[in-house]
Amino acid sequence: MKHLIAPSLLSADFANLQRDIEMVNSSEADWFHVDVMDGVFVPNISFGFPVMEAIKRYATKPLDVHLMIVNPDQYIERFAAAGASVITVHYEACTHLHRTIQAIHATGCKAGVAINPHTPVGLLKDVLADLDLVLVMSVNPGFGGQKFIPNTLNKLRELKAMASVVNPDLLIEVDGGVGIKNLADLIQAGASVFVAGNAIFAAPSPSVMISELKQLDAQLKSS
Ligand SMILES: O=C(CO)[C@H](O)[C@H](O)COP(=O)(O)O
Repeated sequence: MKHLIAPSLLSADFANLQRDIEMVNSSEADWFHVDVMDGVFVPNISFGFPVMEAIKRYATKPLDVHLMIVNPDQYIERFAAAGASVITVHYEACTHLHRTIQAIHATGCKAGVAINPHTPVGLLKDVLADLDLVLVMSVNPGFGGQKFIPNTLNKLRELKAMASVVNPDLLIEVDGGVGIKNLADLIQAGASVFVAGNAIFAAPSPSVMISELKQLDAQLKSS
């Protein structure tokens, strides 16, 4: 399966957002990761539709939109219209998760479900076949620059085993404290989409860091 690098714009310089988007456009990254936070589901507020539309004006790669919001059903069509390619909602924020997944697919977007560090992977069993992506949070959502939670590796292994039976093409995304030091472990545990914020945007050269992540991935695949 192809592995994807998704720089998280949460760690970009918002005063130079166009510059950072163009850096990602011309880098080896695969997707833009776009974190939407409402100050209710998570204790932080990031940005909403106007910023998302501005990102879409310049981005030449797919927008992977992670909704850290309550009542995501209310906004799915608007995020799709604003340019999302992947829409991921939180398991913990959805009362009728199967209906939400159908609503995302009805917009033509790929459908993802994210789980917080305390949420067992097994709770996704009955929707796994319907999903394009599962996002395993490796920090408590809300902020960039946090420390990776090691138990995430067990969760990734368990999810990979479950998916291999019912949905072998499932994209397994990991987000939080991801970087060059744990990439090999994450690949071995079964992850295929790697979200990185600080590891990329706080690096001396973000585009070089993206290349290093891609090169390490290629080396591990061929070894
Ligand atoms: O979803 C997020 C926070 O809720 C971010 O995408 C994530 O934390 C990335 O930041 P970093 O790589 O710096 O940990």
